[in-house]
Amino acid sequence: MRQPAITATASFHALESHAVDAKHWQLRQLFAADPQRFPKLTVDAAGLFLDYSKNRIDANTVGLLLDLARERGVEAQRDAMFAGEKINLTEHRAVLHTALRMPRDKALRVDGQDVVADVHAVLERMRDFTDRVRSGAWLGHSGKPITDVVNIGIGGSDLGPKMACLALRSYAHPRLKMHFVSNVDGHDMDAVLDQVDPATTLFIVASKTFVTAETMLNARTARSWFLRHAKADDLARHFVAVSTNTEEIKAFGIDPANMFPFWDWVGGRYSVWSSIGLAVALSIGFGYFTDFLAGAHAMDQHFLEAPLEENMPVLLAMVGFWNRQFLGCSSLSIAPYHQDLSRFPAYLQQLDMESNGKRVTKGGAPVDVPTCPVVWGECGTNAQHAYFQLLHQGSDVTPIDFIAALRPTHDLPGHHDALLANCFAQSEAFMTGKTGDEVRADLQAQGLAAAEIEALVPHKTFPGNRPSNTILMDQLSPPLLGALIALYEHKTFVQGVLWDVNSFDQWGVELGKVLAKNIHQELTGEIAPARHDSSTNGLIIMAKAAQHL
Ligand SMILES: O=P(O)(O)OC[C@H]1O[C@](O)(CO)[C@@H](O)[C@@H]1O
Repeated sequence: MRQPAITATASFHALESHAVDAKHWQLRQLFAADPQRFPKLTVDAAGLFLDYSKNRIDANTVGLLLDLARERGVEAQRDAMFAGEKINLTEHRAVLHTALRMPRDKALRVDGQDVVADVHAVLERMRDFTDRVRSGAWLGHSGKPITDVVNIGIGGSDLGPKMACLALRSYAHPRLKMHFVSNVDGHDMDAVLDQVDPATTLFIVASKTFVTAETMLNARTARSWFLRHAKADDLARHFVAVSTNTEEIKAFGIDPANMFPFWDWVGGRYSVWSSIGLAVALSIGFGYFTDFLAGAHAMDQHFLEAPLEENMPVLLAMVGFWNRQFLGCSSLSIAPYHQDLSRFPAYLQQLDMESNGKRVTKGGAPVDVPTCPVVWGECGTNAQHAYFQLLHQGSDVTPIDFIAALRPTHDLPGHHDALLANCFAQSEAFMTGKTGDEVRADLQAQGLAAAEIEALVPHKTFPGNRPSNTILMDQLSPPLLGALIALYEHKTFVQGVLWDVNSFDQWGVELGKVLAKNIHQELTGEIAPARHDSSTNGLIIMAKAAQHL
C-alpha cells in the first residue's frame, strides 16, 4: 500500500508541535520532576532490560511516537513480514530471517512450501557436520582432527559469524580456533594462512550469492594454497560451502555433500541464523547454537505480541527516530561495556546502515525527512579514552546505546564492578553534565584564585542533556546474544517502516563494484585505460608504475 509522506501524517504534525518545547527539555529536570521516571521508561523482554529514561522525552512524547508508529502501519507491516509476504519489493522477495529461528513444531508456507521444515532439515545437517568436526570424527586428509576453521566471506557472510564467535568465546570448543578472512586485500588472507596447517584446517566459503568478487578471489587463493600441500581428492575434507547458489558451488569444485544451503528470503545482513552461522555452530556447538536461535525467537515473539507501549524494539526505534528527527542527531554511537561484544558495533553498522541508508521511499519518491543515522562505536572503557571527549563536550549531540552484562563470564576479581561503574557513570555524566557553577564551586574548594577559576570554567563545563539508552542482560550467553541481535533487527525494521524505505535491498553497493571491475581490468592491462577524471587517471597511472618497479 502506498504510504503518504511522513510529514503529511497527523501524528507527525502532533509530534512537531510537541517538539517545539520538548526538544529544549533538560534531563536533569525531567528526573527531578518525576521520581517514577525510571520504572516508567524501562522495559523487559526476552531476558533483556532496556532503560530509555535518559532521553529527552516523557510519557506524552512516547504516546505521540506510538501514534506515529500506528499511523505508519508498523503492526500490519510487521505481521506481513512474519507471514512471508514479499515485502522486499525491489527484489520481489519475502523477508523471513524470523523463520530461521522458529521451532520445529511450527509451520510457515511460502509459495506452497513449508519453510520451517526446510530450515530444520538444514539445521539437522549442520548438527551432524558440527558434531563430527567437534568430536574429532571428521578428519583432515592426513588423518588428524580439525584444529582451525577459516570462514571466507564478506558483509553479512562475515560480520555475523565473526561477531557471534567473538561474543560467545566463553562457549567455544577448546581445540577449534576460528579465523575470518573477508577483505580482498591479500594481507588479510596472508595473515591467516601464516597461522594454519593445511592438514588440520577447514575452510568455509560463505556467500549467499557465491559470486561476490572478494570472497571468490579469497576462496580461489585458499584452494591454490591448499593444493600446494595436498591433492585435489583431499579438498572434500577441507572445503565446505554455505550459499543459496548450488550451481556456482558445484562450478567451484566443492563436493555437493559439503554444501549447506539457505534461501533467497534471507538477507545477507540477517543471515547469521542460517547456515551462514556454521562457523558459530562449529565453535559453540549445535546445542548452544540452538539456544542462540531460541533467544532470537523469544524476541520475535515479544515483538509480535507485546503492546506497542511495552514493545522493546518499537520503543528503541521510536526513541531513535525522535533523536534523529527532532534533536537533529545524525549519528548513533554503540558502546558495549563487554569486550566480547567488540565487533557488535561493526555488525550493527551493516544491519542498520545497509538496511535504512536509503533516500527514496518504496514508491520511489524522496523521503522528506532525514533517514538512518551513522552508526559507529567501540567497547567501553576503551572508547572513554579515545572519542568520548567529543561526545561530552563536542558541538554535536550523539546519542549512545550502552550495552552491558550484569555478570561476567570470567572469574577475575575486581574487573566487573569497575567496568559497570564506568558504564553507569558515563550515562549519568552525559545526562547531568556539569554546570559552570558546579565547576566554580569545585575549583574554589581546591583554593584556586578567582581569575584562574573564571579562565577554567568554560573548559571544564559539560553541557550534559545528552541522550542515551542502557541495555542490560544477566550474562552474555547464546540466548541473550540472540535476543540482542533480534532486538536491533526489529528496531531497524520499525524505523524502515516509519521512513517507508525498503530495508531489505542494497543497491547502493553496486556502483562501486562495477567501477572496481573496470579499473581492475585497466590495472592488470587486460583493457586499455578508460578516460576517467584526472584524479582517477592519475591514481591508476601511479599504481601501474609501481607494479613495474
Ligand atoms: O554473501 P554474499 O552474497 O557474498 O554477499 C556479501 C555481502 O555483500 C552485500 O551484498 C553488499 O555488497 C551484502 O549485503 C552482503 O552481506
